[in-house]
Amino acid sequence: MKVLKFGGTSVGNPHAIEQVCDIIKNNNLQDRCAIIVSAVGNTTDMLVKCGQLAYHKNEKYRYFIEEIEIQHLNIIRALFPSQSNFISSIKKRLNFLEIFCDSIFHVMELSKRSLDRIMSLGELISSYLFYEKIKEYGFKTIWKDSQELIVTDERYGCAQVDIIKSYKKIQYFFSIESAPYAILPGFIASSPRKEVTTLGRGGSDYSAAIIAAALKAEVLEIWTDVSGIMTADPRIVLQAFPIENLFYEEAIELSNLGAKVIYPPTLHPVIEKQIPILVKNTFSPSEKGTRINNAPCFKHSVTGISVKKNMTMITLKGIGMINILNYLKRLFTVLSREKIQVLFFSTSEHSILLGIEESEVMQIKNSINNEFSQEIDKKYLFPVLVEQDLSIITVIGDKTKNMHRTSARMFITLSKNNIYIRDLAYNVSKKNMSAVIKNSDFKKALNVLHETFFEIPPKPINLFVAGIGKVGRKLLEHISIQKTYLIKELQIQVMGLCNSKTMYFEEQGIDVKNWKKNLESGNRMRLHRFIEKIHLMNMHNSIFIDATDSQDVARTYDKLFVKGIGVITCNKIACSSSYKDYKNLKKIARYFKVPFFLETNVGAGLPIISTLNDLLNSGDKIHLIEAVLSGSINFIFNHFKSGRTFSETVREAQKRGYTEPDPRIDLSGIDVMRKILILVRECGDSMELSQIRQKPFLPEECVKANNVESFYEKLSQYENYFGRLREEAKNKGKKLRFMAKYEKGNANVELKSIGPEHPFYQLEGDDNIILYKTQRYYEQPLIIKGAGAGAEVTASGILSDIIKASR
Ligand SMILES: NC(=O)C1=CN([C@@H]2O[C@H](COP(=O)(O)OP(=O)(O)OC[C@H]3O[C@@H](n4cnc5c(N)ncnc54)[C@H](O)[C@@H]3O)[C@@H](O)[C@H]2O)C=CC1
Ligand SMILES: N[C@@H](CC=O)C(=O)O
Repeated sequence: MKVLKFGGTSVGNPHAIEQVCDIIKNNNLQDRCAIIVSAVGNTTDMLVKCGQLAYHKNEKYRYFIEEIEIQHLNIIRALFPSQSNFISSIKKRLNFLEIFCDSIFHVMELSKRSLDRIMSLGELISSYLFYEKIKEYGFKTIWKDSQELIVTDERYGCAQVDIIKSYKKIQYFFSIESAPYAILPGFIASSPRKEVTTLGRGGSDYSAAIIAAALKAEVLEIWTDVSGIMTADPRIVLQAFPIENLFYEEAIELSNLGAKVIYPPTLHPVIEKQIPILVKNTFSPSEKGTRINNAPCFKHSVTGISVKKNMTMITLKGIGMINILNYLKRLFTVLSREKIQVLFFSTSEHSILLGIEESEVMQIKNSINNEFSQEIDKKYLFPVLVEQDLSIITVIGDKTKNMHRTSARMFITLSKNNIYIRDLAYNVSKKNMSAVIKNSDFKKALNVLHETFFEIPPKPINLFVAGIGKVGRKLLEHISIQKTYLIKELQIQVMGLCNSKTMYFEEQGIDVKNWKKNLESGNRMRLHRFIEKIHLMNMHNSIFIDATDSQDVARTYDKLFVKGIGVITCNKIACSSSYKDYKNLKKIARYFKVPFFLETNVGAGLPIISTLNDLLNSGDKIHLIEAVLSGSINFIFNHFKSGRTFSETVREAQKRGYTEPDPRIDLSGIDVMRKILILVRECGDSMELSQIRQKPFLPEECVKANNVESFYEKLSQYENYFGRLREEAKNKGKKLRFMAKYEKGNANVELKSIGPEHPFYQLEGDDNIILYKTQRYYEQPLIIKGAGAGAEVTASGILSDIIKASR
């Protein structure tokens, strides 16, 4: 014998009901089945609403009755095209509902007993409807009203089942009935006076559990709309997946602490009889689902993570606590008298911390203060302290011997992600570990803990991109083009965008293809607001992309790091400012364990910094760095041929996106000085920008121009000078290269003319080249060469850094 229970969504529409019929059809026909059915979709809520509106003299109850009727008749029309005569029996129940609500409306009385009668109609109708459909498949089936089998007391709304009587009735019924399929309404039962009663929260699960236990069923199958009990709430953790095997106790812990798929407290009868429970998805029946039993199986050390939001912490404390006799007993007597469920408990010599539902706080606070009023008056204790807006996040597992490791990982993960932990506690059974955190952190906490305990890289990344100029735009284009891989597979999402004018955010992720429209519709850009909003959104694995040339933006990194937000930057200002600031940023990022990647600071997308780091980390020593690090200057001198003016060539470089937003930063040598300085610092040398020797080739007057346009004007006044530089080199068979060098603690940049014997002579277009002469690469130095400027390659470099951060 099998017992199958189908929840409201499984019978919520004609398609779902057909799906359920298929599941039964595909069931092994030799199995006898008791099939328990919930009410269609949200019918129970609507029934309650009808009763309450009628009681409050609100005629709108008629509207809800009509809604219920329409919903059911639509299903009947779709499932039984030739209309069936059983429709009259359903109409009879709906007429009863109308008459019953009319009388509530007139007498203005709604007892719990009446409400149970109203609520019972949902399951009575749905099960009958379902019975008629299953009959069409040719199965020998009977319908049985559970009121005749499950006996309860008269606690309407949440009646207590008389297990012994109910078991007897169920066993008797199934012993005389031979039909292989029996359809029964869930949730409802009857009192000894034959009044309708209901079984409270999780009622249909409970009906199914009682029937399964009475019949010693081989399995209880709970069919729902998700593929089993998940490792975490899938609406919050996209990576959550179904747990294949759970022990009974774990399932109870998970559901008590927030998982809502089934309500195991009501499954107690089957757990007592050690009947396995299978949670399956009606809409994806081939998936394995979750099996709950106590059979040994392979499992992760952590089985699932759940959260209870809107919790209140109550602290009773005082140095006199230790001397108060039976204080724990007195406290728990108060809690039990007030029927308060304690979901978190932690104690020390001088204090007790209790986690309870927010709604219960006022009642219990006063009761505890009254109980301990004498001790409070004598100042042995403080009055109860209340902290609200908290969540309890619990990691559940059964590997007790690993629990200390689990708790350490939990603590490290939460603190690393800047999540304030109010308290941590083991559950008494040592099968779970709970942390009290702020409500505002619960989504982030759930995601980062899920990542730690269940996920293998890559981890999802939430991006905030500052600077949608040439580079930023290309980056969004790359993300949009590689959407399937980046967004769908790696789950790299852009959550915020800004340029110097506007900023735009979307919590569900921005459609990067429409970035322009979105940005135009955004709010006025204020840097501190942009940063504040990132903090406020509090997303896990947040990364700030700096694709600006702004000093102000570069100054925000430390504020991001301390909140657990990583930075990927192509803006060189931060790492080429004072050494103290550079060192500090590195230190803070390391301390908060957040990514701080700056590959594109030197050589755009070329792996110049990562190669240097790899050499140093593997123990190599740098003897010499020699490089051409300016893509724009290299392009300019490669393209400044006779017949072309120097200023035209610079304009061309700017147009192609090789120069800085202000080309003077390149031509004055500052850009290359910044780059070599960053390499020097990555080598561990504490150099300042002012210590780099330079021989500028750009006339002072051009550097000092008021703006970029007047710079170009000045430049054209120096055409002869630039022409002379070119001709002198050409006449000697040489080429002009703007070179950077670092050797023996000294760095310098200068324009040099080099001959064909030099490895940098054949350097095309906007290419960069870097030569590392190291202890290991001494005779044959390591050379990296390739396109070293332009939005395309820079955006690619940023994207590689993002993917690196996700690993
Ligand atoms: N173009 C290239 O080949 C490479 C550029 N880079 C760096 O990339 C950065 C961006 O370069 P481009 O895209 O060429 O410049 P761009 O001028 O085209 O874009 C800069 C963007 O930053 C925004 N911005 C400036 N100040 C801002 C502020 N305070 N707040 C918000 N947004 C602000 C601007 O509105 C603009 O959208 C620069 O730091 C540059 O050094 C790095 C490697 C190569
Ligand atoms: N302007 C730079 C590109 C960015 O670093 C260059 O010309 O190399």
